[in-house]
Amino acid sequence: MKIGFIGCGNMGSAMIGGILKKGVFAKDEIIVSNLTEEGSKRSREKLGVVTTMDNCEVVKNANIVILAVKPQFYEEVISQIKGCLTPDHMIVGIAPGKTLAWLEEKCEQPLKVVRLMPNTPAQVGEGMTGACANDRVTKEDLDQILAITNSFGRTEVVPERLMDAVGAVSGCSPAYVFMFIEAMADAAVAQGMPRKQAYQFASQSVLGSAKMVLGTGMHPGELKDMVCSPAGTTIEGVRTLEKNGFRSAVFEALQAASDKGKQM
Ligand SMILES: NC(=O)C1=CN([C@@H]2O[C@H](COP(=O)(O)OP(=O)(O)OC[C@H]3O[C@@H](n4cnc5c(N)ncnc54)[C@H](O)[C@@H]3O)[C@@H](O)[C@H]2O)C=CC1
Ligand SMILES: O=C(O)[C@@H]1CCC=N1
Repeated sequence: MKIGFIGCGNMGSAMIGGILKKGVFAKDEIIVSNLTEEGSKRSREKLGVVTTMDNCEVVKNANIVILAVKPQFYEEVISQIKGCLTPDHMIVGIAPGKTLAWLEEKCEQPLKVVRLMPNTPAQVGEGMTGACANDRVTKEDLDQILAITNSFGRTEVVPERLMDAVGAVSGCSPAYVFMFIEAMADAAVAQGMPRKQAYQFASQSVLGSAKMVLGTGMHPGELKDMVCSPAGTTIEGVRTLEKNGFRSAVFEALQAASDKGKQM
């Protein structure tokens, strides 16, 4: 086994899906732990990986150990595994607020520590991950981590001080985008469009718009201007969004998410 996941819920299984699809690791090189036998059964059936209910087993069988539990369980999990860790292990935190220094301190030994902030679009191979690492992580180690994160989307290595910003702009933002899609679809349904069709129109428009930003390198404002015909329909919507504080609402939401990360 080469890579281990402690916890295999939404994020763990999304990451493993990408890893398997791109063949970065084979099924028998991935070990995951779950709290319950039911969870283990789900991981085996859905992903085909090796499972255990003993978190130390994960550490003993993998040199890269991803802590894929909710932040409030980090301390408990680290206290269970710290006795099994060796200097060869790479510990990977994916929770907001759990800094490199905090992870190293809780593990009570000098270790290779990586912080990742992935997002759920990893499930469909379109994830965005921010990454940073401590000084013990070599270029080779980091390349190995990037091969993993790139298997389920894009990755940017950032200074650790940006990890709360990353958490907001890509870790949390899918939730806000889903709310935006839902709201647009609701409006189309209100005008008589069937619900399923409304989701397709709204989602494909978000997907295409995102691809235009990434693919053209053009400023989002310029792309917006291309849609707004003089005296047309779009600019009326722009006026209404501005009147209702759309940009400010988004700005404040990301600021709140980032601030929360700093407190955790
Ligand atoms: N869901 C998301 O969009 C993102 C989540 N994250 C981070 O990923 C981590 C995991 O989040 P999710 O996958 O969403 O949570 P989740 O609740 O879906 O999965 C966590 C899993 O860990 C298991 N678990 C809990 N305690 C355990 C223990 N002591 N030993 C072994 N397994 C245990 C749970 O049964 C569950 O299956 C969190 O730290 C979260 O902040 C990071 C970026 C995005
Ligand atoms: O809500 C959370 O705290 C996690 C981290 C980023 C996305 N979900």
